[in-house]
Amino acid sequence: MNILEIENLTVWERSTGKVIIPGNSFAVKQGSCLAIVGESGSGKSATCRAIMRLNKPGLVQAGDIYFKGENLAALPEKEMRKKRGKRLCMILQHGMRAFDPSCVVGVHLKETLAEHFDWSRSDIVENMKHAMETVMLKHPLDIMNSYPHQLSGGMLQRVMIALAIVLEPDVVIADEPTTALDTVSQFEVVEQFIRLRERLGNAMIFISHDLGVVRKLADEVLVMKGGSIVEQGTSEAIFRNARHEYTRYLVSTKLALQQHFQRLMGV
Ligand SMILES: Nc1ncnc2c1ncn2[C@@H]1O[C@H](COP(=O)(O)OP(=O)(O)OP(=O)(O)O)[C@@H](O)[C@H]1O
Repeated sequence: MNILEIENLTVWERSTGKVIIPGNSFAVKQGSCLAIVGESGSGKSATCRAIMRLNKPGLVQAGDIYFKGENLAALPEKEMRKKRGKRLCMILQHGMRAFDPSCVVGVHLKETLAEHFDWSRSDIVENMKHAMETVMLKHPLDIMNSYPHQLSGGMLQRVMIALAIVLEPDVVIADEPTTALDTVSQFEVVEQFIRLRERLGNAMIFISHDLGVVRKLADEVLVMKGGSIVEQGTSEAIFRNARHEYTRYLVSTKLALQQHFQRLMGV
């Protein structure tokens, strides 16, 4: 069963009419992870933001976005706001941008949770504390009392994953959540995404340039180029037996980089 069905999604620039996404259709199965890959500027983020209806005002979108059969594209903004966070949760590339730099992290967490749950302040703190411990964040209360700039990128991403654990969304959309991190933090954050899926059994859309991460996480892969979908299939099929030349190019470039890295490391 599909939890998300995107039909004929079109995104264009308001001022020039330039088409960025030319009427794409795809689906995400309940409980599965769909990775979106493709070169920079291929429309991966615009697609995900369109699902959340969070593209900048300079971009216009059309098409249908069925979430559990309900068309998100037709909802008033007030209703859509209730879906964001609780039903569909987006984790961004730069953890820093998700938080208000002028407030301690706990303020954002409390505001987000108060929007979706009828919890007391202490319930919120207790639930967040427990979730933060789950993602291996030590001293959660200190973290909640820190400003975003006082925390590392990896810590902020783990705070976002902890928030997702508490919100229990049906779909997590992660837009290159590991790109801005160092290798060790990337590894830790990917591990936490794997655990998040095991824990919630939810669906995920995962955008990444790192095909190693994609191979580890994704059940299905969608390949984009110039706004269009050039290929989609199971992770196994894409990595072992890609049909499209562009997909083969992406996979072989990744393999070449991996071999180069292994040679450098003397593996
Ligand atoms: N607010 C905007 N106004 C105008 N054009 C935009 C806007 N946002 C994105 N675009 C354009 O849409 C196209 C797709 O951008 P998008 O950010 O979705 O690509 P991407 O595949 O996510 O790239 P990256 O991997 O670098 O994040 C690009 O040509 C980009 O310049």
